[in-house]
Amino acid sequence: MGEVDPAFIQDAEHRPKLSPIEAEGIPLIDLSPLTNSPDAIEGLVSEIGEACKNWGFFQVINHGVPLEQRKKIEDASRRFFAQRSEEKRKVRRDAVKVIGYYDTEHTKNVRDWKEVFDFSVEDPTLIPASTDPDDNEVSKWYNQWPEYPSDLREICEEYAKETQKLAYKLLELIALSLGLPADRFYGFFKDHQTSFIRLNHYPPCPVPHLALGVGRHKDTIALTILAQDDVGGLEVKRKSDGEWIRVKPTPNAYIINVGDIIQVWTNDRYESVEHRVIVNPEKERFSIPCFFSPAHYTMVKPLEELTSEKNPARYRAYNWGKFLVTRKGSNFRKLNVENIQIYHFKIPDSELADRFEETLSINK
Ligand SMILES: O=C(O)CCC(=O)C(=O)O
Ligand SMILES: [Fe+2]
Repeated sequence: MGEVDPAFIQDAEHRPKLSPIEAEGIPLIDLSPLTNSPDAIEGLVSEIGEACKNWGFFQVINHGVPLEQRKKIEDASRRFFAQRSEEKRKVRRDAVKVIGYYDTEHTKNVRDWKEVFDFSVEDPTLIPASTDPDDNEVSKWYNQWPEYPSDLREICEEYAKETQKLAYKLLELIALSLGLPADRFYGFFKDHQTSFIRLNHYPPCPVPHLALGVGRHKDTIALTILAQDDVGGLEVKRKSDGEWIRVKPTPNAYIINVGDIIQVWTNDRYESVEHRVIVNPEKERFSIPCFFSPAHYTMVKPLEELTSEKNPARYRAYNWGKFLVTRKGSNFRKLNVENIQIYHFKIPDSELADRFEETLSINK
C-alpha cells in the first residue's frame, strides 16, 4: 500500500463503521399509480409525505425514466473515467470554467475519494456575476464536453430531459402532500433553472476505514434524483436515532432526497438529511446525482401557505444565485472555514419566541 495523502483522512469521529446497518432501510415507493391508476394517487401522495417527513430520503421504482437512457449514461460515464488523467483534465473545471471534470473536491475541508464530471441541464446557465448583493449583473456558465466519449454530450442531454420529467412529477407529489396545488413549485424552475447532473466515480480505496467517497453533508439544492450502481456505499443519517444507515442498491430504482431549499420552503416540515459515501477496498463505484435547483433569481424563503402566527417563518429569505456563487467560490480557495449553509439564514428560536409573545400581546 502506498502512502495516502493525509488530506483524505477523516477525523476519528467521522470515520465509517465497516459493518453497516442495512436493516429497515429507507422507504421504497412505487410510482406506477401516476401512469396506471390515477385513483390510487392519494395513497401515493401520503406515502411520499411520510417518507419526506420521517426520512428525507426514499427510493422510487416504476419512475418512467427509460432503462435504455440510464444504461447509456452509466456506460458513457465508465468510458469517460477510464481515460488517462491527462485526457480528463482537458475539461477540468477551474475558477473561470466552473463546470466540468474535478478530482480534488473537499467536503468540510477533507478531500473526497472520488472524481466527478458535472454538466448543467440548461446550457448556458444564467448566474449572478458576483457574490456582491448589490451587483445585479448576470453571467453565464457553459458546459465543457470532452473529445471522448464522442457521444457523451448527446447521451447526457437525453438523460437530463428524462430526469427533468421525473423531477416535475416528484415536485407535484410533494406539493400535494403539503396540501398545496400540484404545480406550486413549477414557477421556481420554469425559466433558467440552475440544475446540474454529476457523474461520480469512486475508485477502490486502500483506506476505506479512514477516508470517505463524500464526507457527511446535506444537499443545498431543492431535490436530488440519484442513480447508484450495485456496489452500494451511500449512507443516510436516520432521523429517529442518528445512526448511519446504508442504502441497499435496488436495481434501476432512483434514490430521492429532499434538499435544503425544500426544507426552507416547508419551514422545516421536510428536512434535508445528512448523508455520506463509504468507499470500497476492491470495487470502484459509480453514481449519477441530478441536483434539481431553481432559477438564480429565486428568493428562497418559507412558503406563506405553510407559515402562520403559530408557526412563523424560521428563515430569512436568501437569494439562491448568490448562495450558489458563494459556494462555488469557496471550492477553489482551500480556506479552513465553513461553507455557506441554510442555517446561516435561520431565525434564532429566542427571536421566534419574542415574535410569538408580541403577537399574543397584540391579540389580547
Ligand atoms: O454517490 C452517492 O451515492 C451520493 C453522492 C452525493 O451525496 C452527492 O454528490 O451529493
Ligand atoms: Fe449529496
